[in-house]
Amino acid sequence: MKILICDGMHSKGLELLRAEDELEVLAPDQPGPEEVRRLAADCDALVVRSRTKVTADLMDAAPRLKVIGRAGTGVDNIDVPAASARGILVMNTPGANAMAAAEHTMALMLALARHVPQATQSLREGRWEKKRFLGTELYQQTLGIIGLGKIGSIVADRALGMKMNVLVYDPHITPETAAILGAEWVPLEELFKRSDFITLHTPLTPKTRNIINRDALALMKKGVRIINCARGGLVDEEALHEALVSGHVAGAALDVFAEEPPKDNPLLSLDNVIFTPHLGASSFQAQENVARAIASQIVDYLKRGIIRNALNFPSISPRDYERIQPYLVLAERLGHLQGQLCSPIERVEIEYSGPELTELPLDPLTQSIAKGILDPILAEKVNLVNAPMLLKERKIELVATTTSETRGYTGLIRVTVEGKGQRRSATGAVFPGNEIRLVRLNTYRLEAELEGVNLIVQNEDKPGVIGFIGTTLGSHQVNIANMHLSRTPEKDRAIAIVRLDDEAPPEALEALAKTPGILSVEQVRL
Ligand SMILES: NC(=O)C1=CN([C@@H]2O[C@H](COP(=O)(O)OP(=O)(O)OC[C@H]3O[C@@H](n4cnc5c(N)ncnc54)[C@H](O)[C@@H]3O)[C@@H](O)[C@H]2O)C=CC1
Ligand SMILES: O=C(O)C(=O)COP(=O)(O)O
Repeated sequence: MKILICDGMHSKGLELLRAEDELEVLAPDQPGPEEVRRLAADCDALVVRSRTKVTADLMDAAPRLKVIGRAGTGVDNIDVPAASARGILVMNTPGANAMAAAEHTMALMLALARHVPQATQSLREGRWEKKRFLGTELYQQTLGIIGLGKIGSIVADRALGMKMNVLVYDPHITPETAAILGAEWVPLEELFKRSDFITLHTPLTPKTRNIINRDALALMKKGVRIINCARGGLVDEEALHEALVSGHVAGAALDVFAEEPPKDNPLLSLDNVIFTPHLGASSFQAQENVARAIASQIVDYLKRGIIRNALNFPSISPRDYERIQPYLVLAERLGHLQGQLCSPIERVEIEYSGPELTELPLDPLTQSIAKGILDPILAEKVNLVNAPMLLKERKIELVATTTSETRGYTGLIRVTVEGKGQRRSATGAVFPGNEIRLVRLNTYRLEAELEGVNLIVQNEDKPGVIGFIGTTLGSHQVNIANMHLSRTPEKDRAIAIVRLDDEAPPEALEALAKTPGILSVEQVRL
């Protein structure tokens, strides 16, 4: 497998990747978009920071791509929906650079308050301008934090340490959580009105784009100072420029820009703005952290299928991974069985029961079932990442529920499919030793292996049918590996699940189907 490092990587991360025999690591120096496209053509994984834009077009040029790793936090440079549609996993390293970004925010706030960059420049040019650079203290000033996640929380803590009053706005955080940190949760408008300093710490999403716009600026106190160490697109740069020129905003400290590197950006020529070139995550420690984290996450995924910190797939902790693994296989096989037995499928009902399953994350299992159902139907590549989206596209409704009933099993998955008036259900369990078994098919109780090629034959429960199945298959040179039998409680119908060494030819299936007493013959490959 090949991995392309697009935006450089700390040596500790490279060492981890290079230690893997099966991995070839390509780490060109600052490749341009064309070189990335060319090198990505036969790569299984990409690692990026904020410089490389991972578009749908780039993904199409890399048909083997399985995973995109963001050595950092923000993924706004990656087209995540396009990756999901192509079954490509996108993962980042949450928190691994939070300390660096939070400390950089504090550095920018202090430098802004005391004009450190402008004073440095003035002195360098031979002037001694004490009056010009009269600054403001942070002590007892009000800081408004928008976004109280990993970085925002560290900034709040440091600001409180400097005895600032801290207001926060974050729609996903409760006032109680903010209060535990020592901050006051306020609505966004109130934060704009009351803050002396405002700092941004949200991801860039359609909801947060231009969260600081003309209207927001108009609500702010005259003399407010703004720090943006999150994403350029959070601020309407034109409106900010006007407010800085008019003096309504006293100053701004920007680490990030709508376009990076900024081209002809008029903010760059203002005296009351200070800048850094997207350095928030650029500490030795943060770069080592993100590099180690993304390298081990990618190796875990490519080599062992373990998924951590994915944006388009639920995480499975290493602790849960071993326990969930056989259920993932069971879930996919049940889906696969039903996808072959029922067509077209309009609705899927999944029921999870048993004490073991209630402790495990169920979303990955649901996604495995969706994959199993679609695999035999679709020609395109179906995997755990794109299966839910493909199911929706085909208007197949999916409902998953859990029940506390154990039915004597530690973990049981029932997949019921409906379509064109048919309703069929298949239930599977994991037995000791991670043995996967089909324990119920519609009303039949069984203990069949869910593996390989199987014939599912329903018949009237009369003597001689099973013998006939054996001789018919034998006469077509098809060997039977094993057979599981069951019958309805009324004893009128029976089912045989016949595991074959190879697929039975159509003539054999026809011969069986025509036989009086045989009600249906279906062949499935699991
Ligand atoms: N300048 C740099 O080098 C760096 C920049 N960043 C940026 O900082 C951002 C924050 O990073 P973390 O704190 O690690 O992420 P996080 O996910 O821990 O926190 C983000 C917070 O924003 C909140 N949020 C979401 N929508 C919101 C809205 N509409 N209004 C207010 N709050 C909202 C969330 O509830 C969450 O608490 C990243 O998304 C990234 O864009 C991150 C690292 C380095
Ligand atoms: O992690 C993030 O979100 C960052 O913005 C850091 O960006 P970088 O890796 O320094 O290009």
